[in-house]
Amino acid sequence: MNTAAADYTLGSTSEVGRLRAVMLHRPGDELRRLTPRNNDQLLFDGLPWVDRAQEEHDDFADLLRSHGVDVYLLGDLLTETIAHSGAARIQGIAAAVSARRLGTHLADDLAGHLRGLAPAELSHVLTAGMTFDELPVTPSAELSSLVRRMHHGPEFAIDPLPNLLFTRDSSFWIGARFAITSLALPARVRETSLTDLIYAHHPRFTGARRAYESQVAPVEGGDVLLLSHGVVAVGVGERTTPAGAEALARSLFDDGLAHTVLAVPIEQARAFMHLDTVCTMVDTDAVVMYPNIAESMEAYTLRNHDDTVTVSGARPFVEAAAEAMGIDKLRVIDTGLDPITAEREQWDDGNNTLALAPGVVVSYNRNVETNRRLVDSGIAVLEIEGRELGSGRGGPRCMSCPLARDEL
Ligand SMILES: NC(=[NH2+])NCCC[C@H](N)C(=O)O
Repeated sequence: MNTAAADYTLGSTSEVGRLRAVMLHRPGDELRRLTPRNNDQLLFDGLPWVDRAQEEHDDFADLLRSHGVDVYLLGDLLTETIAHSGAARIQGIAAAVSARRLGTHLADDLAGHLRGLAPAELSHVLTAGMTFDELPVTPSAELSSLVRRMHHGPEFAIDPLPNLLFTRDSSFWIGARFAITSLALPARVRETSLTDLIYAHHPRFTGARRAYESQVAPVEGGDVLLLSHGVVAVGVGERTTPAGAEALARSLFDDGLAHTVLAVPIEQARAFMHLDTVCTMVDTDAVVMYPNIAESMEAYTLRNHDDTVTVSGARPFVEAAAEAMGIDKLRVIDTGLDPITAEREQWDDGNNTLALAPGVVVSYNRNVETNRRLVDSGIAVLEIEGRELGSGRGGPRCMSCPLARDEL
């Protein structure tokens, strides 16, 4: 845990203000659960070499630290939260142990066992999951649980959460508040039970208030871009639904956290699962965008006037964004790539940059062409290795949840 008193306050009003604190998740044993039989369902396109992924992630974290960013690791926060709060322990267990899967008999047994674990052990189970083989050996349960008898040993009694790595999606900050999202796909739904615990019970977040409390419909953080003070873009596609975008917009309006929300339709396809896979901000007035869609990207504009919400029809995203942000033009860094190179680099998260400050971004080094064009446009690019990290389809932005950025 970072113990020194921080000289910044939690919260964020932009994508590019100087980054002061971030939450990452160092990938752990949950990645070792991936097999060729479950990787599709668990939203990985291959099986990462876990030790290497951890090294790459450590380098990412070190790069951020070397730029003055406080790095909080989700696994540590979770362990500290469980150590600190009995209620957190109970809540985390309740979200992980499913009577629907295990039956009440085995579920009660398992919950009882988990209540007795040390904080780090419980944190491990909540992230890496548990197989039937790993269930505690109690002779009575062996004899009396049909569920136990009929399940195969390597099946999951508690599912692992390999996509915790992508901390962007399970929570985000807007203004001085945090929002727990509502993840769309079964493989990720339980992630928010962990971010919820951390923000509710970890002493670092005491007093922090929530945004989007209702969580009525799917909204994922990778779809949410803080374009400028009061202006938010929300991708609508495979993950965030129209209902999610509207619910989020109305809630941000009610809380005075935004005055304009741009709902941006994106293709419902694996390669474009979030808005930040095709577009991220690299400067106060500039984005890097997947060139194959730059022309066609549109937005519906939701505005709040005196507590009345209006929705206006789709128009080019770049125009709608500039108008809402009150600038002449939103610069789209022209990567000028041919469609095939552009498609390859989009797949490898070339457009998924994390800004450390206006004009300074972190990017995967494999996106040679996109990075070169960014540099040519005056953007400083700090490169990291993502050979193994990238197999889950997420780049530096996906793998980070900014907890604090300086105001612009
Ligand atoms: N913000 C993002 N683009 N996150 C990437 C998430 C990747 C993850 N495997 C998923 O499919 O959900």
